[in-house]
Amino acid sequence: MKLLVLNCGSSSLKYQVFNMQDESVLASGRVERIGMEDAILTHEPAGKEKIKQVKQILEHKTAILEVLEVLRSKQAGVIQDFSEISAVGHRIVHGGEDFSASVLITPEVMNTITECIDLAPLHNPANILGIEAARESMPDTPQVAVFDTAFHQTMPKKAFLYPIPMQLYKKYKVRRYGFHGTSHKYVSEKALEILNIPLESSKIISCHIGNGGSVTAILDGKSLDTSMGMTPLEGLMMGTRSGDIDPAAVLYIMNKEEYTLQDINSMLNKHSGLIGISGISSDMREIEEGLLNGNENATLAFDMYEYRIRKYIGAYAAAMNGVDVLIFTAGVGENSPILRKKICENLTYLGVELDSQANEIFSKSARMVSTPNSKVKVLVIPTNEELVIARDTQRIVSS
Ligand SMILES: Nc1ncnc2c1ncn2[C@@H]1O[C@H](COP(=O)(O)OP(=O)(O)O)[C@@H](O)[C@H]1O
Ligand SMILES: CC(=O)OP(=O)(O)O
Ligand SMILES: [Mg+2]
Repeated sequence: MKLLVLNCGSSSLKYQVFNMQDESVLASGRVERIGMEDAILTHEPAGKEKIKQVKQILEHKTAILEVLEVLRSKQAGVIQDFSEISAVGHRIVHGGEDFSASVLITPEVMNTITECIDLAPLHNPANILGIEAARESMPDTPQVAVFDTAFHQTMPKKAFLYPIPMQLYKKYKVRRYGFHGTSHKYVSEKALEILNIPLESSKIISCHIGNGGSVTAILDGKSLDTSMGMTPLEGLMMGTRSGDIDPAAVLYIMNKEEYTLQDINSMLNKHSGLIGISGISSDMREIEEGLLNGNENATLAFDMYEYRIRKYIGAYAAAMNGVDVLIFTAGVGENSPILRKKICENLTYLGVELDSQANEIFSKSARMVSTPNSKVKVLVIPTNEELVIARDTQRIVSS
């Protein structure tokens, strides 16, 4: 069975084609920097040469069409016809309170995903475009939705409710949902496997740091708390998102600048975070370059970004009365030794001891970056949201 998985992130589209007989990857790739003049499409077909194209890709729809094209292309394609694809698995960022597991996409499921657009304005529209594009090219192929929010449905009320009048939760489901669940689940299970720790007695803090970022406290294998909230805006400072901010500051700014709801939404989601503070870029690679060159704004952006991650780690150690395992994953978490170093050197009070040499090694494999004596084991685990999505998709279409 060949499966196509589409993972539309806020700034990227990742995809993989799997042969589920042995879970081998026939092709994988990504379109990065969607929305910029110099977006990058990287396509890696198994046994063929890797392709890299830099071109203007302003929206997710264009990105998806480019991917569907390259999958069937002469030199780099891995299928001749879409009929070879048995099912398509989609990452869906917001599923509200309705989904604690993956589902086959039906018109009702589409309605719920559409209703959740307000709650994930950078993501659900891209996810819907992915479903529509796949449906246009493969009208008879089953499609499955795998939700970022599902893993966090185990959060207790004390973690998922906001301290506002209760009727707002009852009336509108205003609550914290959490995101990147597929990734937090995958890397936490992988960590337990590597360390040979039983699921039932483990305290893990998982840091998914990509363009969007979230930290999750995982107690005995279940999400206890996570930094993102009702929308993927709460929590950490991100590439373009503010993360935590006093709600009164938002009201104040709206009043002073005469902002509409759309203006303020756009300001907080698209023009804040690394780009808002540095004025340089939302891409951590460019922030790090600025940091190394002594650029003041880039240095400030980096320091704030790191500090806010570290504060969440401290909070979640408190929430679980300790931590055994600290995981770094996603674009920045996997590829930024300097960020991991800055975070870990201020966590010695918890018993974190980073192995500075191991930390500098770049690798696509999961690895330990703490010293043998470190009380808290620190791991870098490349996430694989696509594999989790493929497994769920296979399970659902086979049943
Ligand atoms: N070598 C690297 N060093 C530092 N940051 C990197 C590196 N490679 C990628 N990144 C960061 O990873 C981010 C993308 O992470 P990713 O998890 O793919 O994001 P998303 O899924 O939210 O689009 C980029 O914005 C970039 O800042
Ligand atoms: C939920 C979210 O922020 O996703 P991403 O990191 O892929 O943008
Ligand atoms: Mg992502």
